Amino acid sequence: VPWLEWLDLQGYIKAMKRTSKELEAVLVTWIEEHRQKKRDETDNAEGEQDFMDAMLSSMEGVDLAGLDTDTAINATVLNMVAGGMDTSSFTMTWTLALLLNHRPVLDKVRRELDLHVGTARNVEEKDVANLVYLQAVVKESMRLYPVGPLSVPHESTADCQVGGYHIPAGTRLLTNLWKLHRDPQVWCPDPEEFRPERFLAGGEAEGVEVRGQQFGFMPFGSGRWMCPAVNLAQPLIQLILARLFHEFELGTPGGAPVDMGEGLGLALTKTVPLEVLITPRLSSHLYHHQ
Ligand code: HEM
Repeated sequence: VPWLEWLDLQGYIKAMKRTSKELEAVLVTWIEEHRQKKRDETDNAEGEQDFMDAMLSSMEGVDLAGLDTDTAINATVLNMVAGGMDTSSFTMTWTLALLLNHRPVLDKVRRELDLHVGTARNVEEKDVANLVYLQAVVKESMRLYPVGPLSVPHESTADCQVGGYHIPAGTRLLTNLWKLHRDPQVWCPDPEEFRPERFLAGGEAEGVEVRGQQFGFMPFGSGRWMCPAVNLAQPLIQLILARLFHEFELGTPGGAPVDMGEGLGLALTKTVPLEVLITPRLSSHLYHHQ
C-alpha cells in the first residue's frame, strides 16, 4: 500500500538505514586505515597497493564539484564490493554444485588439470589459458545459473520493437537472462541439460563468449553498460575453481545429490545451502600458500 509506506510497517526502511550506517562505519575505518598506512609508508618502502590505495592516490587534489572525496571513494569501493562479491561467490557455488551432481564432468576437469599442471605443483594464473574444458564448464554453469537472472533495470532511450511489441522511449526494461539462456531455439537440442562440451570445438556453441556479443548468452549483460569487471571476474573464477578442483577431493554428506533449488530474487541464490566435504588430494607441502 504505497501511501502507507512512510509507516514502514514491515520495518524494511528501518533495517536498510541500520545496514547503511553499519556499512558506512566499516568504510570510514577502511579509509582511515589506508590513510594511516600511507603516512607510515612515506619513510619506508611502499607496501602492497590495493583498490582503495589506488582510489586515494587518483582522487588526490581532484575537484568533484563540491562532492566530498571520501564519500566518492567510499561509494565506489562499496559498489565494487556489492557488485563483485555475491556474483562471484554464487557463480562458484553453482559450478561446484553442478560438478558434484555430474561426476564425469568433474573427472574430466581433473584429467585436464593433471595433464596441464600435474600433481607436483599448484595451479597458477598462467595455467588457466590451457584449461579449455574448465572454461567451458564455467560458461555452461553461468548459462544455466546466471547470478543476475534479470540483469539490472535499463531504460529504452528510443522507441523500438521487441518481439513484436512496441516499446516507447523511456520504458523501464528487465532482460530475462535466465530465460534467454535456456531458450530452446538457441540452445538446441537440450537447453536444460548441463553439457559443457557444447562450448568446445565442434559443439553448437563453439566460440560463444561471455561478452554479450551473442544475445542468447550474456551473463555479464551486453553493450556499454555490461559488467565492467568481466575481464577480472572470469579469469579469477576460473583460477579459484581450478585450484579447488585440483587440490581437493570433493563430496557431499552421505554421497547425497545436491539440491539445485533456485531462490527468487535479484541474485540467483540456492534455496538449500551447499554442504561439501573436502579432503586434500596433493602432497601436504602444496597447501602452504602465501
Ligand atoms: C561472475 C561474476 C559476475 C557476473 C556474472 C556479473 C554480472 C553483472 C551484470 C549482469 C551486470 C549488469 C549489466 C547491465 O547493466 O546490463 C553487472 C554490473 C556490474 N558489475 Fe558485475 N558481474 C560479476 C562480477 C563482478 C565483479 C567481480 C565486480 C567488481 C569487482 C563487478 C562489478 C559490477 C559493477 C560495478 C556493475 C554496475 C555497472 C554500472 O554502473 O552499470 N561485477 N555485473
